[in-house]
Amino acid sequence: MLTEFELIKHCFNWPQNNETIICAVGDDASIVEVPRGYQLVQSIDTQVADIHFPATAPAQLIAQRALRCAISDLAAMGAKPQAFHLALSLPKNTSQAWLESFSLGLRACAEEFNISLIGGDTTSSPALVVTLQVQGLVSAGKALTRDKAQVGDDIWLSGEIGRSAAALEGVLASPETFVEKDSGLASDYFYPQAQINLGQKLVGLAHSALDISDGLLQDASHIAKASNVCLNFSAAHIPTSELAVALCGQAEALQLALTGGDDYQLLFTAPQQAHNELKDLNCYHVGQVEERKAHSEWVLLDGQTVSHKSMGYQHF
Ligand SMILES: Nc1ncnc2c1ncn2[C@@H]1O[C@H](COP(=O)(O)OP(=O)(O)OP(=O)(O)O)[C@@H](O)[C@H]1O
Ligand SMILES: Cc1ncc(C[n+]2csc(CCOP(=O)(O)O)c2C)c(N)n1
Ligand SMILES: [Mg+2]
Repeated sequence: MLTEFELIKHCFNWPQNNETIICAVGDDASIVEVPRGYQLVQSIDTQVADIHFPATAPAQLIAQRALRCAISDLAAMGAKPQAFHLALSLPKNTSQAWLESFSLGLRACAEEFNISLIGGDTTSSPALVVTLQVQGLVSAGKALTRDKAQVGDDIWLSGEIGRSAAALEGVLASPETFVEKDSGLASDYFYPQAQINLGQKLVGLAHSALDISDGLLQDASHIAKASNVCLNFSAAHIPTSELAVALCGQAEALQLALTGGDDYQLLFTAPQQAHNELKDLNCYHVGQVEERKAHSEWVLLDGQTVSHKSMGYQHF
C-alpha cells in the first residue's frame, strides 16, 4: 500500500480549473472565493461500508455514488456546486488498484458536475468510511429552504421514487457484478440523479425544498415541521416506476416509494401559478400543502393518517 502522503499525491491531487479556488489540496486548509452577491451553501455527508453501500461494490461506484448523494443536498438548496473536501478512512489492507479505481470514479463524477476537490483527510480505520463536505454558490438570500412552504402550495416531486429501494435486494445479493450504468433499477441505486440543474431552476419558483434520502414520508415531515403546515399526498399521483411494479408488485412499489429512501429526487412546494412551468420541467404534482390543526398529523396520505409502520430510514 502507498504511504499516506504518496496516496494523497497520487490519487487526490488533480488539476482544478476554477478561478474561485485560491488554495486546494496540499496546504493546511483550503481557501475559496465567494463572488460578490453570492452565498456559500455547505453540507457534509458520511457514508459507511455496509450501511450506505456494499463494501464489496466496485470502488469507482462507491466513490461516485457518495459524491452524487452529497451534492444532492446542494441541489435541494438551489446551489451550483463549487468545491468539496474528502475525508477517507480506509482499512489497512486497501490495495493500490482499489484506490486508483476510487480516484478515477470520484474524478469523473467531479468533472461531470463541475465541482473541485479542494482538500480532505486520510486515515486508517476498521471499516471503509467516505465523508464528503460539499459546497456551492447561490445568489444571496435566494437559497431554497425547508421552512417556507405555504398553505395552498402544490407539492411536487422531481421524478419517480422507490426505484433505488426496489433495487436494494438485488444489489446486496451481488454488488460486485454491477459494472456499467444501464436502464435497470440497480443504476438508480449506484447512480442517483442529483437534481443539480432543476434545483437551480427552482430558485424563485419553489417556496420550499429538500432532497429525499430517507424516504418520502419521513423527509416530507421535515418540511411540514419547519414550515408548520400539513403535507397531504395523493397516493394515486406518487410516481412509482414500471420496473419496480414489475419486480415487486404495485402495493410494494408504492410502499418503497413512500418509505424506502435512497431516491435523491427533490420534494418541493410551489404556488399554484408555477404549475405549468413545473409540468414543463417534467415534475410530478403529488399533493397539497394544508393548514395543520393543533396536535394533528404533519403528513397525510389521501387525507388520512399514514398507517405505515416505518416512515423512512432511521439509523438508530
Ligand atoms: N452531528 C450533527 N451535528 C450538528 N448538526 C447535525 C448533525 N447531524 C445532522 N445535523 C444537521 O441536522 C440536519 C438534518 O441532518 P440530516 O443528515 O438528516 O440531513 P438530510 O439532508 O435530511 O439527510 P442526508 O444526511 O441524507 O443528506 C441538517 O441540518 C444537518 O446539518
Ligand atoms: C448496503 C445498503 N443497505 C441499506 C441501504 C439503505 N439506506 C442506508 S442509509 C439510508 C438513508 C440515507 O442515509 P443518511 O440519512 O445517512 O444520509 C438508506 C435508505 C443502502 N443504501 N445500502
Ligand atoms: Mg438532504
